[in-house]
Amino acid sequence: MSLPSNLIDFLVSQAHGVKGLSDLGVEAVPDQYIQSLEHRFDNGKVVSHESIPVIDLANWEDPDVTESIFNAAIKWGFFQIVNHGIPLKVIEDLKASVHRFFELPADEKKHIKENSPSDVVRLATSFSPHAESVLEWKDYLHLVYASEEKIQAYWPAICKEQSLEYMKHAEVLIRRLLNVLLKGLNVKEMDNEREHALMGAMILDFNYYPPCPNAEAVAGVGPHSDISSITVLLQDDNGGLYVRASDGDNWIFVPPVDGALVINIGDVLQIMSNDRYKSIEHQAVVNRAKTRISIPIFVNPAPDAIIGPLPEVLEEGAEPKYKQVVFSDYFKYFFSKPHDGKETLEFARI
Ligand SMILES: O=C(O)CCC(=O)C(=O)O
Ligand SMILES: [Fe+2]
Repeated sequence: MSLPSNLIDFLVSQAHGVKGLSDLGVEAVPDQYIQSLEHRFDNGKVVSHESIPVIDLANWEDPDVTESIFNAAIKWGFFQIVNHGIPLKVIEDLKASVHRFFELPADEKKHIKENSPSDVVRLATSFSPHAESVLEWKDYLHLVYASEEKIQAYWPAICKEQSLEYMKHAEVLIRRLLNVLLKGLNVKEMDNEREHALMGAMILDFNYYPPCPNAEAVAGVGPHSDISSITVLLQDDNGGLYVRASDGDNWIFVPPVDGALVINIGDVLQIMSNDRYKSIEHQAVVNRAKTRISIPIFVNPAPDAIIGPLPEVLEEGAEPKYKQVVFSDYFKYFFSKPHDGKETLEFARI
């Protein structure tokens, strides 16, 4: 099998994505995917003496549970949760629908791509292909948790019901988690304004990483921090997610735990907490043999929300480390450049 002569046309216009490339069964991927040696993931940098905590949420009200969440947000910026209240069947149905979606013939995906308003549904490949010099080995579907009317009109039928069911459960969990995290910042409760700034917009992403013949030389998702307030990530049992270790140099593997969700603090909550909570760098690697999927919910501020350190965290006389920024400006900045570690935060730093 040979590679398509016009790669971007094949990937984007014809909506084959990397799934289409992978299906060609080529022995080597196009050069555009090959990372320079210094940017490649180095297995020698994976440490096993650290791991992110797994927190059991069966007893939400238990002060020990709350304490573990605060500590995880401060120390790790990442934790897994079990007994989170989302039924296993809802999770399994969602994962199956992600596979079904990407297994649709390219012309059906093309039809969806061309007939969906981009503020509701966006099918894409890599991260920001126009801004990247090296492409990422990933296709994704971006589903905005918009009004019921828009969801009904535009979310693809093949995954609509499963996605909506998952989001309805996840929304309850997200509100609870944010309320706990706010308590750790001396905020009594999430009023309407805070809700607008923390969870005013939510996006459900389906990440699809097909098998890659050059798995060691490509990136699934390069090192980055999320710009969300928090991200709720469901990963399958293949594994591929690595989080920056506390030494700032090595990486920690996030092992798939059956039925668990991975929670991470995003830039918005690092900014609002004036660096008390950490938005930690992470990346996803791909593998040779299997398709891996992951399903993040990016819990974002509403586009017009103004983000800055909360008055409650500055009460004790702390100097603000960030200025006030409009979230839509931050969002645009993030997508205007390739994945680049934690550099995005600099946009808001004083
Ligand atoms: O695939 C993963 O495990 C992580 C994906 C991720 O970090 C992202 O989509 O922001
Ligand atoms: Fe991420």
